[in-house]
Amino acid sequence: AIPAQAPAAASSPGAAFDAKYMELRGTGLSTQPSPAQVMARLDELARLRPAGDSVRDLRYRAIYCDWAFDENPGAQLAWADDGLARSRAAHDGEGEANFHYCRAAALETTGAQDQILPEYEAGIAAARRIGDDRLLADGLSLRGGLHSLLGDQARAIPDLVAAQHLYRRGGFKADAEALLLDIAISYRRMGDNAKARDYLQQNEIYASALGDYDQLVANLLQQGYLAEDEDRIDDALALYRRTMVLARERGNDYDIASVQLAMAWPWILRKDYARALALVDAARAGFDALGDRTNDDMLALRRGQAHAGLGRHVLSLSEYALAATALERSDNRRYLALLHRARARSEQALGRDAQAFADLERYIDIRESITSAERSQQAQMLRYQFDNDRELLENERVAREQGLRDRQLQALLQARRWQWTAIALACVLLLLLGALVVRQLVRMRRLHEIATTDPLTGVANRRSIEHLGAKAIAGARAAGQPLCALILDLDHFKSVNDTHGHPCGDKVLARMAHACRDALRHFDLLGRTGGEEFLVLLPDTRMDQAWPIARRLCATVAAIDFDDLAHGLRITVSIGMAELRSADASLHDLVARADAALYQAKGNGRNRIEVGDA
Ligand SMILES: Nc1nc2c(ncn2[C@@H]2O[C@H](COP(=O)(O)OP(=O)(O)OP(=O)(O)O)[C@@H](O)[C@H]2O)c(=O)[nH]1
Repeated sequence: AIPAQAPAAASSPGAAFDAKYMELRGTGLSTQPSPAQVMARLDELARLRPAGDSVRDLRYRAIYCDWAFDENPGAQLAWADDGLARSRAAHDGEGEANFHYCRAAALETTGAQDQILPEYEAGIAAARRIGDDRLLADGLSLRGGLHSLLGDQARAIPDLVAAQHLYRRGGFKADAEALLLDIAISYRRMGDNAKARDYLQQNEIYASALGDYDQLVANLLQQGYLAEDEDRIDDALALYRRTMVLARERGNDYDIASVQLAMAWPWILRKDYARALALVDAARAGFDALGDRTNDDMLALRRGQAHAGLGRHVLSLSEYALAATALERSDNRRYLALLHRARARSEQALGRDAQAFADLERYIDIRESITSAERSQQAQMLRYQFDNDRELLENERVAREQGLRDRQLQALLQARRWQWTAIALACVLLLLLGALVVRQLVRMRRLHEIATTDPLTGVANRRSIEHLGAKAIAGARAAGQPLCALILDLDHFKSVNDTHGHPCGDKVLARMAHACRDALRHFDLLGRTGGEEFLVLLPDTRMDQAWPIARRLCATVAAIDFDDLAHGLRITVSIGMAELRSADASLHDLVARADAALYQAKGNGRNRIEVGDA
């Protein structure tokens, strides 16, 4: 199907057609100055049809149906029937609606009034079926126009207003604005002059801005009729003069004749009957030249009124007789009423009182029926407006409530977003804090390790082993358990340094400390107390139990392989042992005895164990 709006770029083969179609459906044809130019635009559209595109062909055929058969309703009807059959075969609702509307236009020209409404109804139904607002608006505006013409303004105005609303909503400004004129005419026909004036003024602004000649001429004539209805004779004349200038500029003979005819009435009201008669005669000549008979009734009525003004009542009556036949046929009751009143005056002037009386009676009857029809239509309209206003109020209320709900929801969502942001920030903060705490703990542990560990060997340093030793002694005392202390000292370590270098000595120390730690039990304590001197504390251990441990340590050290550092390098240790005594005041006393034993071991030849008992 054709998109509602013309595509921006002519990207697909149909895009150029669509753009042109939308243009012509808008004001593209109504603003063409001549039928030949209308046909030229239609030819352009025909050339843009993509080959084999049956839907776009139907669009072209529909617009052609509306515009190409000005003088030939028979051919138009046949064309519309053909289009309708094609649309049905293609299940194309848009085509169906279009061709129903076109059929109605043809029937209007042939004067088959009673068949028009069903065509509009069928078109409207098709448009509703496919949910096409613009087509629906087309149908409603056409049906509204017909109701208006038939005098049923209470039906006409809701249709026209609904159509205008749909056009506006769909962005079809030209169609919406053009409807202002139809709505104004409906209000004028219903006798609501204030509304009619309002709509006419709005439409005049639009039609002048657009330079839509037909619309502007129709508008100015309507404003003139309205001024007459309201006895604003000067205004009416001024409006007709403006219209005449436009019609002369355009060279539109039909419009010139129409304005001449319109101008006759204000001059009759001003009692310038000769001028009025001259205008009517000029108008009649104009219509005659065009072969137009549709204005014969009004021409005769105005001629009759002008003659009456000039005192030529017999002539008047013969004109009135002509007018009466035409007006009865067209059932134009407003003018029929005027005719009876005017005729009554001429008959009275000629002394035919009975006929004058009959005409006056008829005048009063028609006026009354017009007034009561206007009143009932206005009442219906008020009802319609009431319903409409109520619906509008209801819609506004719903929209307001919806707006409030939307705003509340937005606020809630915003609050949620803030909540989540706050939670996320708190999490980040907690994570940062956690990381800081962990870093601090690690740092503290490292500092503690640095403070308590000998960096070269990885075992407890002097300060730490002394602290642990004091605690172990306190523990042993509290539990009544034994405890032994061992002092290990590497033999001839100076010569290792001297022979293999200080770095080699460092490695020997480290390897030896590791080996000793591995040889001890998990609750034994080991620390480096000096250069090549280590202190071992054996909790819950008697001297007889300490012996095998000391021997194991000696053996372990002696068994360490240092070949990778220096070929054939072997190390031995001397150990001094002591057991805790109740008389020991502190670790110092215990260590002093072990130290003395070590001294003994060194003195006794090294690589041996001695027990301190002094
Ligand atoms: N490589 C290294 N050598 C150290 C370290 N601390 C002390 N020493 C050395 O250890 C040696 C100790 O020598 P001495 O006290 O004479 O004792 P020794 O040579 O082991 O002889 P005895 O203990 O009598 O068997 C000295 O040469 C110190 O320089 C250390 O951390 N690394």
